[in-house]
Parts: sequence; C-alpha cells; structure tokens
Amino acid sequence: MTEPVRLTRYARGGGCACKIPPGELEAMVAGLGPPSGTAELLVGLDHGDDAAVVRLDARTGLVSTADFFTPVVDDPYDWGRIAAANALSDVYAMGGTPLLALNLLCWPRELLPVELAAEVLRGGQDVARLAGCHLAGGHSVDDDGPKYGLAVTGTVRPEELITLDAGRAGVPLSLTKPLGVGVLNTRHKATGEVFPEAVATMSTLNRDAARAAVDAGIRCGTDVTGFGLLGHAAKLARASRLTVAIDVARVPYLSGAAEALRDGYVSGGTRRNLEWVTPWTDVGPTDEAQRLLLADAQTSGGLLVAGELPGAPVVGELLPRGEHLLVLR
Ligand SMILES: Nc1ncnc2c1ncn2[C@@H]1O[C@H](COP(=O)(O)OP(=O)(O)OP(=O)(O)O)[C@@H](O)[C@H]1O
Ligand SMILES: [Mg+2]
Repeated sequence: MTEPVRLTRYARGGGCACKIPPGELEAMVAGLGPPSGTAELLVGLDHGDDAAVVRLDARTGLVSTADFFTPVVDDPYDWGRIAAANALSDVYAMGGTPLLALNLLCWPRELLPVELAAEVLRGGQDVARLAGCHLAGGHSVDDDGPKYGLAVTGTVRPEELITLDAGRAGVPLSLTKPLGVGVLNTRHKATGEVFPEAVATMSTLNRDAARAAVDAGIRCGTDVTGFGLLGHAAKLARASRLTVAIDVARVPYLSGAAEALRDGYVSGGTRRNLEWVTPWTDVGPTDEAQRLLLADAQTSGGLLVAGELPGAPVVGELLPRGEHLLVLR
C-alpha cells in the first residue's frame, strides 16, 4: 500500500502565511507609481485594500482580486475549498458580490498525481457554487510546488463599499471568525493531526458576514488573513488615521490554539507580523504569547469591521489617533 500524499510537505509557508511580509510588499509596490487607466478608480493601491475597484456606472463598481497560495491542509479537496473561500473573501470584504472566478493553479506534475489537482479544483468549484459565482476558466502551470487560488471579479454598489480608510473614532470593531488557524495549520503540517473546526472555519464563506455588514451600514473593514489581526488592524488604523484598541480578553480563538502556540507551532509569517507592528504598538498588559496569537497568520479568516454585527464579538474600538496605531488593553 502506498502512503497517502501529505500535501503540506510540499509547502514552504502554509496558506496566507506564505505571503510576502507587509513591509516588504509595500516597499515592492511603492515603485509602481499611481495607476493610470481610463475608468474611474474607486479603490487602488493607496492603502493596500482587499481588492481594486473601478466604477462601471453611477450604480456599479467592478471589484477585482486574485489570491493563491501553498497547501494549508493535506486533504486536496479541503485545500481547494479553503483557497476558494479565501479568494472570494476579498470581494466580500469590499462589500461586493462575486460573479466570475478563474482558477490559478501551479502543479508539480512530476511529483504529484494529476488526480490530486482535480480534487483541489473540485473543492474550489464547490465553494464557488455555494457563493453563486461562476468558475469558468483559469490558468495552470507546471511548478516546483503546488499553489492554488482564484482570480475573482465581482460588483459592488459604490455607496456600499467597505474600505480600510472609512473608520471613525468611537466605533466598535467586530470580528466574525475566531483566530488560531495559523498555529493549528502549523501543527497539522508538522504532525498530521487534523483540526476539523479549523477546516470548517477556513472553508466558510464570508458572504453572510459581509451582507450583514452592508445591511448594518458598515463602511470600514477588511478580512483578517496573512498579516494577522494585529497586521490588518494596523493597516486599518493607518488608512483611517486612527488608533485601534484591541480588547485582548474579548478576542475569540479556536480550541487548541493556545496549546499549539505553547507547543511551539508558530509560523515565520506570524513572527514577521508581530515584528512589523511592534514599533507602532502599545502592548499594554499582554505577554509575548498573547501577542503572537493576536498576530497569528490566518488563512481565510473572518471580517474585521467597524460596527456591530449580530453573533460577532466586539474585539475593540476605534479611537482618535494617539501615539500608537495599536493599543492592546
Ligand atoms: N505584486 C503586486 N503588485 C501590485 N499590487 C500588489 C501586489 N501584491 C499585492 N498587491 C496589493 O497589495 C495589497 C495588499 O495585498 P494583500 O495580498 O495583503 O491583500 P489581500 O488581497 O487582501 O490578501 P488576502 O487574501 O490575504 O486578504 C492589495 O491591495 C494588493 O492588491
Ligand atoms: Mg484581504
């Protein structure tokens, strides 16, 4: 009998933890200069929002994003579902509705059977179907390691756009999924243990959370992915020219997250996230373990929105800009 393939063995950093760190990414794209096209650009590169948006007409914006990454779990079907939910999330995070998606697939043909790639794509297709989004094409290349994701196009009503720079002081911050998938995925990669709760949260669409946010009139937010709660909160604070206070005791975690951290399952991406935010952070009463969990690199994480949503815990508040971008309290 042959051993089942462990897909995470073929991943350097897993999932959104394989993203280029925030500081390096910003330095890299800074040289691009301002975008220039004929359509009115509603959201561009200014603040590193979740997707780009151009105006089609008075009532419609076109939302465009692409996301792909290395395996976060060994099961190819689950990885496909997670990668698709994560890619679609950037459209939801802008207050939009995904309409059309294309597969982006890198596959080491000589190392891994093509049947596994078909399972990955089947997972992506099933999640796109749940989202009511056509998955109707893509691009595939032979590569050293597997990577999968989607390019997604959607629409948004311009007045319903959710962006990083629309925050106002005094507004509470809500988080729609628990943290901890980074440390649990790191443990899964090292030991093969499966964490069904983590797989379930990562493959859950942010569609309902986004709809609730738009209906509640929320206009500021993002999804919490590779830069962790602290990294994404810092981007929101910077873009909105505010300070974000995080009420540490209110932040929800998946079960097993604290143990995984204690047992040392911390990705390099998480450590880089914490290093990136530390110069701008008042760490308050927190210890390093708490800060690492708050900076845990998420894959297909929840929405962090400025406002209150039924069923989502309030984890902090927007404050007038003080000495720090982030205050942990
Ligand atoms: N190579 C690149 N060229 C131009 N812009 C880039 C490039 N890579 C990333 N960006 C932009 O930088 C910003 C931050 O990217 P990042 O991938 O962190 O955000 P995201 O798309 O919200 O990802 P996530 O799926 O993790 O939520 C986005 O506005 C993205 O479009
Ligand atoms: Mg995003």
